[in-house]
Amino acid sequence: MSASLKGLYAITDATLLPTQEQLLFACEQALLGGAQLLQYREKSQNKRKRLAEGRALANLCAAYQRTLIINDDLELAAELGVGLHLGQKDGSVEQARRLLGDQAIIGATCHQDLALAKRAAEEGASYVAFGACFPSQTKPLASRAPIELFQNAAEQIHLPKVAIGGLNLDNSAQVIAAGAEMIAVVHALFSSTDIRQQAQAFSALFSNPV
Ligand SMILES: Cc1ncc(COP(=O)(O)OP(=O)(O)O)c(N)n1
Ligand SMILES: Cc1nc(C(=O)O)sc1CCOP(=O)(O)O
Repeated sequence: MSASLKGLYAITDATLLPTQEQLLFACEQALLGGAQLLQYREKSQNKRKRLAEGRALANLCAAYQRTLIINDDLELAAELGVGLHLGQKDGSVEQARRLLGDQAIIGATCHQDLALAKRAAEEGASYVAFGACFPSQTKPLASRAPIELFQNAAEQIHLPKVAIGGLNLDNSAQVIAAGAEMIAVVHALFSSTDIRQQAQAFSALFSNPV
């Protein structure tokens, strides 16, 4: 299934979505609202939980013809036949590409470093992620990336650029205008009382640039 690497990228959070029922409901709302990619980000070491939730989300994404991305865990991504996001300490993009194959969506955290992004591109990444663009409630200690980075990256990195960290409906438009093809969001999406409507509002930023 070919994925659109432009638009809203929804990322789950176990604090906001503690049960599988809440996780599935919230993610379906995000997909109905137009999220193009869905990342399962579950930091617990509970393998059984991760497999069960990952499988349920993979089925959900398949039903909506969207792509699931697993954070950090190559083994789980391979088992489910879905995409993968790797941080700088989570293993190499090259190895993941070899295991997951040509068609898999593989993303890489590049913080605020264009050299990391160039390397990820050479190793076969599908997208590069820069952040944190703004202070993040989900990851308060994340290092910050300046918005101008997206302008500089456009000339040098020929892959979709994902912006992450503290993004909300008030600050995302400027990051999109600077060149980010995707906006990755946890808190401003999954803490909403109407996730579907919130996802629609984020998605609309891509069709109605301000
Ligand atoms: C789209 C996207 N960008 C960056 C990250 C952060 O990944 P990582 O550096 O592996 O940190 P943790 O998510 O593991 O805390 C991401 N998950 N997704
Ligand atoms: C998982 C993650 N990685 C980041 C980075 O900068 O690499 S910021 C972040 C958290 C994003 O959540 P929120 O939308 O709630 O700020």
